[in-house]
Amino acid sequence: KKKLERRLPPGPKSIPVLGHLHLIGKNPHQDMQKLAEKHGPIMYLRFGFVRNIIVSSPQAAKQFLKIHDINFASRPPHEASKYISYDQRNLSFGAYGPYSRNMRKLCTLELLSSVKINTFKAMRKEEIRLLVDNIENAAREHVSVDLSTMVASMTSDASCRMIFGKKYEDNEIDERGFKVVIQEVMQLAAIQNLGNFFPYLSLLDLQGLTKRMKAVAKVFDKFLEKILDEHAIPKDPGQTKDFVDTMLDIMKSGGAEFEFDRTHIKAVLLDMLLAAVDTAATTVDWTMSELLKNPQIMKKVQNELAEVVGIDKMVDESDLASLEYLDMVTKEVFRLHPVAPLLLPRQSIEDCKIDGFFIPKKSTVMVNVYAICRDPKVWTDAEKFRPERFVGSNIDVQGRDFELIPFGSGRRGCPGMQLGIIMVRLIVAQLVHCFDWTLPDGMKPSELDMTEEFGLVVTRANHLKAIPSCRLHLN
Ligand code: HEM
Repeated sequence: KKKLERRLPPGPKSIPVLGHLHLIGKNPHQDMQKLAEKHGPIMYLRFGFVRNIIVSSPQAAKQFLKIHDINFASRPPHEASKYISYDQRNLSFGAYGPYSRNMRKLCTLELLSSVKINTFKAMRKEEIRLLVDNIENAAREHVSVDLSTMVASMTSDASCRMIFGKKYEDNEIDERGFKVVIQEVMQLAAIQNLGNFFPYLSLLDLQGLTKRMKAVAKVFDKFLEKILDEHAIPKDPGQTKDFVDTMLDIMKSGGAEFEFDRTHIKAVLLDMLLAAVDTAATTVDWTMSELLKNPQIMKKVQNELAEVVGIDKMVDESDLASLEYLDMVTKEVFRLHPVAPLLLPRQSIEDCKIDGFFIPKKSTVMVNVYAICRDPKVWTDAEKFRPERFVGSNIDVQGRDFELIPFGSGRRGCPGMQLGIIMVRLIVAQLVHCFDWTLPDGMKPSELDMTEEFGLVVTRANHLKAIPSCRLHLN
């Protein structure tokens, strides 16, 4: 009877030591999707010493993220966050407790609220204008542009201005350059680090990752200290306060009601930067890829823009609310290309029972959003890009409809969702309204490669290149 009560969810046969690690390759979300088709929506996989529960249906996701939300509100230990994010003092990998609760409340209210996001409206407009100007130059010369790089550069500049108050030139962090160092952090955070599965191995550093993490942590700490020092001089009352100003104000006022010093500020700043830079850019990249692959849908978006905005001016952020078809296109991209296909891992706080299965305390829970969003039992023509499926549907990405949760849900759902959605919709609207797009070298839409590369976010394996031509009749 006791054995039955402690019945783990089903899973494939494991091997000694590794458990199921050998079954997971370069694209874990796709490997887990295939395994779940065989073993069910609540599946057990062991990676070294770590017990993992893989969740692959909307009903099961609701159990973990809503009904038993508080028990799965923690995050597992994470080597990269330990070294780079000040012993997991960051928000995204912080264990659940008074610190993470308070820090999240502070970030939601002070940094990511609608009011705060609105204060950066003019800045977003400027940065998008620069992007459009650069593309216009290429359009005049009829040459192709590397859209992946250009959009990533724009979102990185906009994020830096919002968080730190200014853009950083490539040589300002160290000789490798700002973007290369950020990519190094993203890579270190995503790599299959054996130390995460065999804690004693982290001391031996067989993969050489600890050495790299310590080195990059040092570079970032120096950079963040410099930024905090630069913000020591108070701003004029009329000037927009960036995230650093806001956090320093809270630290100085002592109004945080929890331990909040320079280290906590640095951990959260780094978190915001990593969370903001690649997520929106990658979603824009996938949207433009799908639109280039489906020219009739691109045309429909352009027609809506011409009608709502007019062909004689650029899109304004206030137009977004009236762009219904664009909204459906964005939802469809979030469905087929969730940038965090396994969300961020959760950890169970106590032993628990779900659907008759025993979920032990300290299990890592991964919700396979990718599998849910491509499940033919949940979506008709699941693999097809068809924004029209949302006509007359109430399904949204806010975290209430468990068949579509690209931002997660519940206590640890994404607090930057509103900002992320604005950025994605605004950039796509502007790119599609200002330009017509064709693929280079006579490539047919059906030939566009859509291979994914797994990392902290799932990007295109190859950069997206396309030829712009100007569309607008600006006065
Ligand atoms: C298209 C844009 C974005 C997508 C798709 C996205 C997606 C996600 C996902 C899937 C999670 C994990 C949720 C979970 O475990 O349930 C997350 C967490 C998080 N996101 Fe985002 N995100 C985006 C933009 C942003 C932006 C712009 C910011 C802030 C500037 C941000 C800040 C965060 C933070 C701080 C967390 C950790 C929350 C916690 O652990 O409590 N995200 N995001």
